[in-house]
Amino acid sequence: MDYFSYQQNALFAEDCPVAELAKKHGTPLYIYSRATLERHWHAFDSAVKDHPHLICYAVKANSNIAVLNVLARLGSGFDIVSGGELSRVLQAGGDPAKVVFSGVGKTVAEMEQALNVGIYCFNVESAAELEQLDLVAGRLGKVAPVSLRVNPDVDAGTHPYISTGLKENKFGISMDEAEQVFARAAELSNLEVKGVDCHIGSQLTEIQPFLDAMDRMLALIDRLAEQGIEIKHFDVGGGLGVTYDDETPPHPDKYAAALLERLNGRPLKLIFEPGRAIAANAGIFVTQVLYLKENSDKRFAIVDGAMNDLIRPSLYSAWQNIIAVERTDAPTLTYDVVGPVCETGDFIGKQRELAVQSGDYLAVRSSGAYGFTMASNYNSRPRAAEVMVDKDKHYVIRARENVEQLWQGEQLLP
Ligand SMILES: Cc1ncc(COP(=O)(O)O)c(C=O)c1O
Ligand SMILES: N[C@@H](CCCC[NH3+])C(=O)O
Repeated sequence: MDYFSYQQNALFAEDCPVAELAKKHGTPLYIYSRATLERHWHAFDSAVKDHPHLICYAVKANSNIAVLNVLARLGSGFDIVSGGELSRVLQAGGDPAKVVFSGVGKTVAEMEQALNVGIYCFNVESAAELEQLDLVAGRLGKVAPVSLRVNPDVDAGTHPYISTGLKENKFGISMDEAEQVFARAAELSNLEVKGVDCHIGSQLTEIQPFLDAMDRMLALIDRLAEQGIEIKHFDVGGGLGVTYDDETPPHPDKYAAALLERLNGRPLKLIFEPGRAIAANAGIFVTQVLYLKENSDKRFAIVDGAMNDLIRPSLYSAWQNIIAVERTDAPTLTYDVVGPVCETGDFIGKQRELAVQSGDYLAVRSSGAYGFTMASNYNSRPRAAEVMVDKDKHYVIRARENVEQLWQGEQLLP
């Protein structure tokens, strides 16, 4: 399978009537492709071949219940970071026995919730969390399955805000401390040590940092074995990048083959936590041009979608391709594509060549991951609707918020 047939959004390959959907459901609008989500999930699952493994889709990338349900029906596991995400997985029909729970700040209530439904494993991120989990499990009369997230101190070569595996990052337990914390975990009676976990960052476009991290983790696993601590699984985290512009991240086949080669026949079960690689290029964000304007020598296309709907450009200066949905006779000019929010940082793209006029629809590609899940109601803007295309049908999987929903739960003083 070549890279592009793997990461190409079926919405374009299958002639999805984007303008028609935008007219019908209004904009801004998220549109996802079921076929693409499934293809990406299978790309990971089949890449690992018959080596024991579990694909735990990272729910934070796109947590719509319908998206989770499509993956649950394939037999996917899930990587969660909150009780809210766990509830979504269960609501979507996901199997709790295939859930791994990551995150540096799990609360007691979240630990209880996860223990009560019987998740596969807690990815514990500190010695303090380990002690807390042991207490909570003991109180419930349960044994908590744990893996320790170890921070391998490797440079993932990605944006500093989405790099997680350097020793100055807040994530995981440092290499120096790891053996000691594992020894403590083995000693605590309400915990069962299952695995080693590491996640070094997101949008990685090279395999080498994954291999560097894996080498360190395998060496740690060998040292633990000498101490009589048997590790059953290795969770490699997520982080495989996608093509937004001209990046050429490896296909999951290549990535998995490199990891399996490094594993060198060890019978360790592998857990993968891909989020972006499954969801990003399975979705687009559609917005309508409201006005065109010029300020001194700059041209702006003011659109009805904004940073509250899609924050990646504002937050990380992320580049996502913006294309006109329909061809027009308008001249091709260079625009900053900006939203209505009162922030200078509210832009979706800068210096884009577009042939557009007021009323035209623009599609922002690669928006299926970290799009809707990072949306907010800033400037009291209702969140966009989400639609899923399934062959020649489409379904509204989340209705646009209405304004009354914006103040739900708020109260006037007596
Ligand atoms: C622990 C963990 N697992 C998985 C992911 C998913 O990452 P990605 O979407 O880059 O695959 C993240 C986010 O970076 C994460 O923090
Ligand atoms: N939200 C980030 C990725 C963060 C990954 C979460 N650990 C992005 O849009 O690129």
